[in-house]
Amino acid sequence: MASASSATPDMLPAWQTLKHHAQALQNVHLKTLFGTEPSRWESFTRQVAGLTLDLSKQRWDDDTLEHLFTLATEAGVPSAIEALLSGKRVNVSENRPALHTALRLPADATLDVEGDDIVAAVQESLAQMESLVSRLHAGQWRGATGKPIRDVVNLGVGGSDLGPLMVTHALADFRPKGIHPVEVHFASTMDGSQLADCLSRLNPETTIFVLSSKSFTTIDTLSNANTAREWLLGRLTQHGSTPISAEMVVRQHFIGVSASPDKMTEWGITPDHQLTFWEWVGGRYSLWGTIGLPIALVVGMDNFRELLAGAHAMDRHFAEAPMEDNLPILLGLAGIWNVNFLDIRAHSILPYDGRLEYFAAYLEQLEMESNGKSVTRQGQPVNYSTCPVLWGQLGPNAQHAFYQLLHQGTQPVVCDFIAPLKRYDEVEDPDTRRDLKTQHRLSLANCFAQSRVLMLGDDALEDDGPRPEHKRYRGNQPSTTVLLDQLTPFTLGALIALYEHKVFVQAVIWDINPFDQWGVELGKKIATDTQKIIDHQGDISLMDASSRGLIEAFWAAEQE
Ligand SMILES: O=P(O)(O)OC[C@H]1O[C@](O)(CO)[C@@H](O)[C@@H]1O
Repeated sequence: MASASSATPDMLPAWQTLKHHAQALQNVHLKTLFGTEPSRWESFTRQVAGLTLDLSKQRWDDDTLEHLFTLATEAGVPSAIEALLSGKRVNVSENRPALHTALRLPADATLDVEGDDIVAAVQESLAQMESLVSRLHAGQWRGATGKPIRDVVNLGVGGSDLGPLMVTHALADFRPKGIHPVEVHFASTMDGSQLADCLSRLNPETTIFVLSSKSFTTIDTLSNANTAREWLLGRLTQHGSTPISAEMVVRQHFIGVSASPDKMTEWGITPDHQLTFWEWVGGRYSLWGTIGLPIALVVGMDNFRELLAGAHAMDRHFAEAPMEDNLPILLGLAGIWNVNFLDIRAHSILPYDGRLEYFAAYLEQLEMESNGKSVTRQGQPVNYSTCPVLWGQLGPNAQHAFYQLLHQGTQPVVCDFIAPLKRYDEVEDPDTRRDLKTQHRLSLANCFAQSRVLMLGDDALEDDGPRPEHKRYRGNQPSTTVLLDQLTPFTLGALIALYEHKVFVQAVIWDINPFDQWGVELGKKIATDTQKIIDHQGDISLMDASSRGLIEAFWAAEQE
């Protein structure tokens, strides 16, 4: 990003050094590295904000790291971090800052961006969110028929869904006690099936919808919103003998969260039920502000602020720690090493904690929508690889699904294992606590065993006697392990921020803009054109044979 010259990253001296260094290391098995460097745990493990990052099972050595630090310096990582955190216009294609870190600054901080102190505005938006949360938690928010609200359905997609969905599941244990119970649900898909499921179970009198959309133009969310509005109007305006106006129903049953207040008003959301944020918060980076409303509804504002505090602790570490100790930089460099020098272009995210069920889905957007790019910030095509294919699943379940490929497939894959060290201390019943703690130990044993087998292969066995080829394991698959002291709002905030900044570090080195997503636009436009043809308002003969066949199959099904 900030390379001093116009050199592309692959022309930087350190890139060339790393290429030669990789050739030397290419045929060195991970087990050999562990054999020759017994202190790899001490050398390659760092801790901050309740997280331990173990990079010792990467296929690298001390020299690799030195060369990678030089690459980071040559690519301008330190000045790029400063530019990001101080609110420079790092999102070059959209000419604006990317200031998600400002959403988690403490209330007494100041950040002057182009003449405005944005911390005060951020705090005000959080206060507005808190006031809506308090009303709902006090049972004071009543629907159009006067009953207190019990269910809140978040209608959003991408960053307006995945972050809140992931965090509410991860932190469900942190529900505050003694409040009016409010259940939070999520519906994102444009086909309406998730919404249909909610509608079939919920009572319209006690349900409100949160329309979460930064742009407030996303058809997926707006089509769900229209269906929800019709569902409410059909059931509430003819309630009993008292007529209730449509305006009243929409007023009492919808909250909007968007960077576009005008569009919320146009849709019918009353201004005092609107929460806003700013264009300089990217969708996939937006859970820290008002898009986090569902999170605050589930865990309460105090825990929401703890989430922000954990992320802020990681921001400070990112800004202040030297490269050698800087977790996001180290994690980012591990990715660069794997993709660009070891040619490993698949990356699996494997949490060993059922509460992190949606973490991989969340990271898929964060990493691939940010860094799935092939032009530089100056608009030149790149001639090196950028973001790997990233996917994942809860580790224990993935063991029974795709670990076969990790252990014996032909594809090199790097894995991130994520697990909490402490679990279940809060369970009151001693017998259940004992049994669940046993399960936690089982889970950790599996987590640690898998990274060990991926590293050592057959050598993980003490007695490695003769075996047929189909029972052999070559090992040498690198992995990272992230341990959380325990999963809390604070450590989760730090974990998410760790990955956000890792993505940024990689974008800087690849010289790409991680804050736009033009790659998704053409599909939206062609979908609009295609819908016209499906609706018999366009010329199907202009379509290719496959698309024509698919549309005609749909028309035939409609006639049956
Ligand atoms: O919040 P919005 O504007 O509805 O956008 C939802 C998602 O759609 C995208 O713009 C991609 O189409 C994502 O970047 C974003 O998180």
